[in-house]
Amino acid sequence: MEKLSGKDKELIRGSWESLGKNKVPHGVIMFSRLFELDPALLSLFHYSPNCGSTQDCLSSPEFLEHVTKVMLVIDAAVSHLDDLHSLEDFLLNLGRKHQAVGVNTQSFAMVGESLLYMLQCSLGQAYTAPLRQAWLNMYSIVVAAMSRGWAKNGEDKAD
Ligand code: HEM
Repeated sequence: MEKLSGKDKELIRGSWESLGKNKVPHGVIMFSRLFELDPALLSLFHYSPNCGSTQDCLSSPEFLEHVTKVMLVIDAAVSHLDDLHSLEDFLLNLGRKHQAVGVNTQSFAMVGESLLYMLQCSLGQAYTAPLRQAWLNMYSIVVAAMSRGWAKNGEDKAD
């Protein structure tokens, strides 16, 4: 597992301090962006036929629950910046679960883009190139572990 620089950690912690206190609204900005980039992802949530528009979906309790889960994973990563490897088993398993529900690994990258979009909207002037890169570095570590679990699940099924 890759490591983050001291500067990366400082930038991530500093910016998450306020965002992390308001996870759900920030998560909703992220997922609104994600479904704008790839509306087909909406159908992977088995509860999506129950809602009319994307915005209706995003305000439904089931979606808000997933948004909350995603934000808690990000929160866990920010809390473990010094030992991200301790999340390895959890992230492998999470990747496996997403393989099972039909999410592909390219979509994880799209969540990353949406995360950066949310940071840009929320942080304004504080969204600098080094901060963007720091978040990208952390998110890439998380996604790399999820993708390993995703691939492992695919292999197990092919056996
Ligand atoms: C690429 C877009 C994604 C889609 C379409 C997606 C879809 C899903 C679906 C359908 C489930 C199962 C139903 C549910 O719990 O709502 C799920 C569970 C979950 N997702 Fe995602 N997901 C995505 C990305 C992510 C990312 C990037 C994270 C974290 C960084 C994440 C974290 C979780 C967690 C923690 C669960 C619960 C797993 C469990 O039951 O133990 N998801 N996701």
